[in-house]
Amino acid sequence: MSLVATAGGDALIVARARERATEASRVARETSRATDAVRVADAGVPVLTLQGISLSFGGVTALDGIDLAVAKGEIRAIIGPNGAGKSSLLNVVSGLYRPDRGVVQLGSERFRHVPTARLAAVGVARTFQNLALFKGLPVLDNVVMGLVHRRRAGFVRQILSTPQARREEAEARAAAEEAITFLHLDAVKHQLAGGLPYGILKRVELARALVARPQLLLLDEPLAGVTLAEKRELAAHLRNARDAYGTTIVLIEHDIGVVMGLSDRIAVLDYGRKIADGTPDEVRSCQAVIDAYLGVAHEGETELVI
Ligand SMILES: Nc1ncnc2c1ncn2[C@@H]1O[C@H](COP(=O)(O)OP(=O)(O)OP(=O)(O)O)[C@@H](O)[C@H]1O
Repeated sequence: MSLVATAGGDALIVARARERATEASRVARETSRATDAVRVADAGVPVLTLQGISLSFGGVTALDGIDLAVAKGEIRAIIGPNGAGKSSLLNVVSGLYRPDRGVVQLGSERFRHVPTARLAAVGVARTFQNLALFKGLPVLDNVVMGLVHRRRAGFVRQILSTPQARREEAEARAAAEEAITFLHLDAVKHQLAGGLPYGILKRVELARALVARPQLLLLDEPLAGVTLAEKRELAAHLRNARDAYGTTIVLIEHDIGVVMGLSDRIAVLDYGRKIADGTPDEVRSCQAVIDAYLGVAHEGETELVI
């Protein structure tokens, strides 16, 4: 069976997503005061659509005609051997790279080049492979940083502490506290990020990405460098975020064992092309995927027999 995405396949994704979107919307409505931040997308429109995305660096083809449709509330992993194009794809979606060809559609907005400055405004948050936290700031302040783009009171008003600035500050702190509690970080919220173990920092980064309740969360190796127990814990937090807030998640991950358990669907890249796109079971038994991974499996992933 070919797992390469087809129009019919994408229709199936959307149909499944409709059910999930309805459920996610219901949960989101009941879940929190921040419900207003959960944008209930038109269930018929995927949260993210890529059409014919191609990107080259000199003579190297990083991405070659990638199509992808990610439905609301879906957890979609992007996997593939080293150099397959995973980070390039995430960088195109978040606007760090401009594709040579193709269109990125976020909700109903179509872009040739996603404007990074408007990323938060179009409901997208992302994390990076290497933590991008302020080590000299407490956890709470780091999480508040995830809402910087929302602040309307300018620098001067913040310095003068006008009523608007104070109100925004209080709202940001309340939202950050909520994200911190959601990710079980209350015990460390006043500690400096610099002194905390890596596994906890991964959770802090996730809290900062989630605090604005993005519609689409892009995660670059969210489980890398942590213990197996922490991976399971982080994976559970990701699932909870999806269930509670209806957040759609696209993640790059090398640990295929965790990916298989966490993702609704998995897209597989190899040499810049999408060679498979299906459920974990479909991908696991796809010959093209097995071939792509043969001989290039990452160390420590021996349990991940595809
Ligand atoms: N900024 C860049 N300049 C030049 N070449 C690049 C750049 N970014 C990516 N590439 C090349 O594009 C190809 C895809 O790289 P990319 O980092 O997207 O793959 P990847 O699947 O994320 O790999 P890894 O799993 O090792 O992180 C590689 O051949 C890489 O060398």
